[in-house]
Amino acid sequence: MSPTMVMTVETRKEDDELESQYQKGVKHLSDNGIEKLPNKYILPVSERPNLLLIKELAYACKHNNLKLPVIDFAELQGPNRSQALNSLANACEDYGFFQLVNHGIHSEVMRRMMEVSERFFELPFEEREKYMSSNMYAPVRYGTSFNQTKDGVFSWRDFLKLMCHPLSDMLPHWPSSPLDFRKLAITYANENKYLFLKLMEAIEESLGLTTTKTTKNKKTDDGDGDGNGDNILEELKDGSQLMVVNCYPPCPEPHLTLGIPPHSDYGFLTLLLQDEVQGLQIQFQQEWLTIEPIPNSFVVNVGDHLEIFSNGRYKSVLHRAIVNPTKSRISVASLHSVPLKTALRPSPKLITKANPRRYMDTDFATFLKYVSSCEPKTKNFLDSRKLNG
Ligand SMILES: O=C(O)CCC(=O)C(=O)O
Ligand SMILES: [Fe+2]
Repeated sequence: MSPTMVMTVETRKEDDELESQYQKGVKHLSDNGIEKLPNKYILPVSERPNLLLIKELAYACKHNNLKLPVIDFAELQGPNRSQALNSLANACEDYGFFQLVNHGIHSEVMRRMMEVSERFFELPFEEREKYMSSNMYAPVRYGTSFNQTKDGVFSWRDFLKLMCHPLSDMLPHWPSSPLDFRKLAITYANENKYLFLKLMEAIEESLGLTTTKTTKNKKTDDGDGDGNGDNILEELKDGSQLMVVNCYPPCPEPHLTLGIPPHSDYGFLTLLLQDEVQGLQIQFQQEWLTIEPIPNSFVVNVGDHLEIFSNGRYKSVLHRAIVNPTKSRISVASLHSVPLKTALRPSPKLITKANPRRYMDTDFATFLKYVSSCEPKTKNFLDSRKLNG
């Protein structure tokens, strides 16, 4: 063999070894004390977060933080409901995001979910690896980056995705370690679903699709006599629920990469639980703004399906996560929607002459086909559903 050929074979062997390390995820790299960001994670300059120096991270966080609208769930359930509904509508139209406080989920349920998630990622790699799968329909899926079979540049994130519906079918596949994982995650998932449904009642009302009779405090059809109220709440009760536990270990060069690239979420609403470490950024007026975590709150965002259902009135907004040189960060995103096979379309009541139908029908299978055929760096999927004119 000529010296160049030996070199090529050697280099290829090294490349393969490195690639297999990257497939194991960033927790694995971080646990092994990596000091320099491998090329695999370095984004082109135009896609990097604008944090040239680590010091600027602190500066950017301090000065660019966005105060998202805060929605008080207790207000939504009380005599000030109509005012709270207005704030909810404004938040979904202007930001596509809000922070939810006084939501009724006990702080212990949230704390335990975060804590058991941390313990899951502390397990030896061999234990976590058991749940690795590239099947998008798998009840449990452990992995790294955004789409690890497709991404050219990897993201600095590992994840555990848990399908939650129907729970009794999914549960036997969920991690059996840590021993209390299932118990804590079920409680959290059930309470999250209940809260989501309550929020969707409010969202429907804020869109003018239903009204509340304040005397009886009972939700009704909108009373226009057509008997054609949207049945979306019934669909959502039996709908899909995906819990994504994200782990962003400390990253040696956070200004060169991202924890999760810009994307929009596919469901109706995402309820995001996060620890006290900042990381989430949302796109607002062409800028990336960091969201300051409020203890015991949820960050809630409008997903693609709600944008479609509302015929474009509520916005599914691009967001991303930046990473940190010293702190590990955990977040748990709960994405809720209709059953996977159900087709989604704009609510007929929100299609008018002045605001004609803006999106074609879609379903989960179409979404999966789309994401597995491209690198979903932008909100292309939603754009692909838009009708012209
Ligand atoms: O970790 C975060 O703050 C964002 C997570 C997220 O956007 C997602 O899981 O879809
Ligand atoms: Fe997201």
